[in-house]
Amino acid sequence: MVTDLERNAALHAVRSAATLCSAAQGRLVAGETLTKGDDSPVTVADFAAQAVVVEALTDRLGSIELVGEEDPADLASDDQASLRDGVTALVSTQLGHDVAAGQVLDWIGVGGSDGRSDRYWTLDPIDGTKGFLRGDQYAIALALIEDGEVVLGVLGCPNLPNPDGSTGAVFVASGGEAVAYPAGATDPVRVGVAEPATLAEARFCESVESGHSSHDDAAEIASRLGIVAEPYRIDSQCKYAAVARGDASIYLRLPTRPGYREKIWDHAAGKFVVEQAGGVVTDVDGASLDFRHGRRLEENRGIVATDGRFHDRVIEVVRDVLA
Ligand SMILES: Nc1ncnc2c1ncn2[C@@H]1O[C@H](COP(=O)(O)OS(=O)(=O)O)[C@@H](OP(=O)(O)O)[C@H]1O
Ligand SMILES: [Mg+2]
Ligand SMILES: [Mg+2]
Ligand SMILES: [Mg+2]
Repeated sequence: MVTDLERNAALHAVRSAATLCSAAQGRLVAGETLTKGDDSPVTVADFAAQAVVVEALTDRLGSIELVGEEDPADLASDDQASLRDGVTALVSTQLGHDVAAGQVLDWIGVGGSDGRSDRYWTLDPIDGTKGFLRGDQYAIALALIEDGEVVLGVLGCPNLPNPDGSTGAVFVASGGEAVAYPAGATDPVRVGVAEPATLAEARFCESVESGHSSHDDAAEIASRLGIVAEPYRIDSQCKYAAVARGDASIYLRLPTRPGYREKIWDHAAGKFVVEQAGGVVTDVDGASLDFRHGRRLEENRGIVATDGRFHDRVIEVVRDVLA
C-alpha cells in the first residue's frame, strides 16, 4: 500500500532532482565527471540528485530504506575534493541554503541498502548518464518496492518532448493508473499504451549505446516480426515512458554479454509506469522481473516491454533469435 504522503514526497523529490539536473546539464566542466570502477561515467549531478531525493524523502517520511545507484565512497578520497565541492554546491543551490559536505555525503549514503527487506525504495538519480553528458535524454527514476513488487513508480524525464510542444514530464504510476505531469501543467493527464492494429505497424525503442543492448539482435527480431519503422533510440528509462504513452509499442533490451545482470534502479520505476499504463514487462525469457534478490535482477536477463497485445509473439521471436 502506498500512502498519499509517500506519493507526494516521491513526486516532490523527483521534481527537485529534475530541476537540479536541468540546471546542471550542459554546464559541467572538466573535473566534474568521474569514471567508476565498472568503467561507467558519473557526474556531480548524479551524486547531487541522489542527495536531494534523500533529503526530500526523509524530511517528509522520516527514516527510509533506499537502494540508490551512487555511493559516497566514490567521493571520499582526497583527490575528489573538488568533485565533493561541486556536489555540495549543487545541493545547496537546489535547497536554497548552505549545506555541509558531510551532510551531503550522509544523504547519498542512505542509498547503500542491500534491497533485501520487505519494503524499500530504489533510486537512479540520473539514468542515462551518457545521454545526460551528450545533452540528450535522461531520467530520474524512483520506485517503492513492497514484498518484491513495485507499488509506486515516479519517472522524471526533463528533456522529453510532449505532444503539446512543451518539454519535460514526470510520470507517476500507482494504484492502478499511470499519469503524466507535463512541464508547466498542474493537473495530471492519464497515459495509456498504443495499440497498433498489427505488429508491422509497431515501433520499437532501444538504447542509444549498443553496449547496453544489442542493436544487431534487435534488428533481426524486428525484421522477423515484420516491423518496418526505424528503431526509436532514446537514452534512459524515457524508453519506458515512450511505451507507456504510446510513442512506441515495444522496448527491447537485449543482453550484450552473458554475465550482465540488470540493476534494479534501471527498471523498477519505468516498468511500473508501463504496467500501470496497460502494458506488459518481462525479461527476454518472458519471466516477471523479480525484485527480491538485492541490488540486481539476479534471476532475470534483459527486458522486453510491450503494449501487451503482442507480448507473447514478441517473446517467442526474441527467444528464437537469442537462442
Ligand atoms: N552492459 C550493460 N548492459 C545493460 N545495461 C548496462 C550495461 N552497462 C551499463 N548499463 C546500464 O545502462 C544504463 C543506461 O541504459 P540506457 O538504456 O539508458 O542506455 S543508453 O543511454 O540509451 O545507451 C546505465 O544506467 P546509468 O548508469 O544510470 O546511466 C547502466 O546502469
Ligand atoms: Mg550509472
Ligand atoms: Mg541507470
Ligand atoms: Mg544512473
